[in-house]
Amino acid sequence: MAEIDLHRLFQSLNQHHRVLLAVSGGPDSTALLLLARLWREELDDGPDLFAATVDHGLRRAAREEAEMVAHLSERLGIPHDILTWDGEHPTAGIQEAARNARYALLASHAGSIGATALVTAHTSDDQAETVLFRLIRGSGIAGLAGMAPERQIGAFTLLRPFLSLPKTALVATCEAAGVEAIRDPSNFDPRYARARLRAELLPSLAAEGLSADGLARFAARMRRADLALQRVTEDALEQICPQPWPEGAPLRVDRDVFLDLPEEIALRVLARLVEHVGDEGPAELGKLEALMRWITSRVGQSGPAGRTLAGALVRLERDSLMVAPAPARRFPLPTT
Ligand SMILES: Nc1ncnc2c1ncn2[C@@H]1O[C@H](COP(=O)(O)OP(=O)(O)OP(=O)(O)O)[C@@H](O)[C@H]1O
Repeated sequence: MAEIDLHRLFQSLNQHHRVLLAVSGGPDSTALLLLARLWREELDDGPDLFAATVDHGLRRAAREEAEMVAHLSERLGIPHDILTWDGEHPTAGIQEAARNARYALLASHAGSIGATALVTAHTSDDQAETVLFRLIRGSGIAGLAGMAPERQIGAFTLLRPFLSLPKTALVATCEAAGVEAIRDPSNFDPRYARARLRAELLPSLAAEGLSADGLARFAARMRRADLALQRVTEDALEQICPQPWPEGAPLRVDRDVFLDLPEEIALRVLARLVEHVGDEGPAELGKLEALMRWITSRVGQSGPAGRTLAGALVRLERDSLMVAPAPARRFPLPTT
């Protein structure tokens, strides 16, 4: 515990007057509770700490575990609440549904207690799993950057101060404090892809020399590259299609300038235009790449051909690349 520099670790929390710690009762977030309290104790002035545990209603023991966190928080003098997920529990994709519900409950609770930051205890091991998971799913640079240490979500900031710390350091923190953390059996259930990664793939990679720590460092490098690429993309957009962009109207960029952009930047520019004009959120990277190949194949050809993606119609015109709202379906479904 002595090697952890608490001031450096928690400096991002200091920008806030009230922060909400997300504590499942597992070793990582129990250590978050212990270390944040230790850090706060040493400050004359710092944020007020609050904690919350979500009971997803998925395991019998969950309520009791949440109450154990409540007792520990009380001992530490940190106000704690148990938040219950009583919405519909789907049978497929339960882990993702539970995660979405958890963040929604925590965000709404943060709002109700006036906290502007939500703090989770994701570690470098979680980061390694996330990166591998995304690599398998075919992510690009932005996805391979893993979880951000700090992210703005609407009115509050999501902070992950432990992203460079290994789980072992946090387990050791709990042990040194004599606090027993909860072991969630779903973390070891081979029905879940993450559990299989943790149990099989990560140890095999470590045996070949790619440790979880190495993967987390890789994610940090990808984040650096992604931030640089984001900046270049913003500059390119500013140059070829200055904002504000009209709503519901076509956007046009100079065709030759667009085609002359480095491919990664052209893809990002295209992604932004499609997302703004379309109504289906961000387009998948693989589909954007296919659209880009189609655009370059259209150079030198004439005719009004266009392609649609994520609710946007894309057309290469004589002087411009046009991105417009996709025409409504020709045969709309009856509304009654
Ligand atoms: N039920 C929960 N209630 C509150 N916060 C949670 C809950 N589950 C997860 N979190 C937050 O999200 C982080 C990452 O979740 P994850 O599922 O990876 O961890 P965990 O297995 O619950 O165990 P740990 O507490 O050791 O991280 C946790 O560290 C914690 O900050």
